[in-house]
Amino acid sequence: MIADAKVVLLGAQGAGKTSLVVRYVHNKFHDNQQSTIGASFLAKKIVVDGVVVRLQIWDTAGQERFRSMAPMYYRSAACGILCYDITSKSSFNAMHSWLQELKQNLNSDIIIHIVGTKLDLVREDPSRREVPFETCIQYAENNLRDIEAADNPSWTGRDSCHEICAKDAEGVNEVFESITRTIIRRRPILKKSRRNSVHYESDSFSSDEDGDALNTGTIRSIGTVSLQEPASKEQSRCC
Ligand SMILES: Nc1nc2c(ncn2[C@@H]2O[C@H](COP(=O)(O)OP(=O)(O)OP(=O)(O)O)[C@@H](O)[C@H]2O)c(=O)[nH]1
Repeated sequence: MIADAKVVLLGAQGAGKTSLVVRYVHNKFHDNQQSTIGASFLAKKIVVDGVVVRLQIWDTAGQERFRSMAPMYYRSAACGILCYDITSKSSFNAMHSWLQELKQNLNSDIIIHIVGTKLDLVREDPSRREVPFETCIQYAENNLRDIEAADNPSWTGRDSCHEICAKDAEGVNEVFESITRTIIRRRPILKKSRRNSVHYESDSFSSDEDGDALNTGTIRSIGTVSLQEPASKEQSRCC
């Protein structure tokens, strides 16, 4: 049995959501990643502790004009990934309204992780950092404890915070591995489908070596998702 779990990425325009997902699913990075229109959908199978989970990853647009569409994408999500750019305090501040919205509209068992992006920029020039990691952890302590510690008393804010670099892939797999572990912990039935062999991660089922998406969803109109082969090798996008 393969369990499906819906994961949605939310955050300010340019925070690095698409780059994170494209690095994870296709193992690629684009210096001039185009801004997402509406949302895009990618999927990837992951095996954690012998349990197979197919992550259905919804990458939403950060542009304000698409904000009203967001509920369509986060509905029934098992996990929300809130992204901010560690060189942009405003992108960190922008996360709060997304968090409030998720808490108001989704079940209390929603898993929320916070991902600071573009670690390479700070490595090159530490003065560019506008959000200390400790600030993120404190934010998580203050705002996620109610949902994250409910079934895990040893939870600390650090457990839900990540800093990554999509450009060189640092920390990217760990984000999805960590999320999947929590999904499995919260859905004990998944453990019954445990495989004998243990893999860190399976191959993507949505992409082959050349990045040709096989099971990548393209939203052709609002509310309609089709599983189809896209025309180009680029990531499918909403239109
Ligand atoms: N140096 C560096 N640039 C990055 C990194 N991640 C993303 N970027 C760049 O930041 C810009 C925005 O990245 P996107 O992934 O499109 O951001 P987004 O949050 O999906 O943006 P919207 O689709 O507009 O919401 C692009 O030019 C990326 O190349 C990173 O790890 N390092």
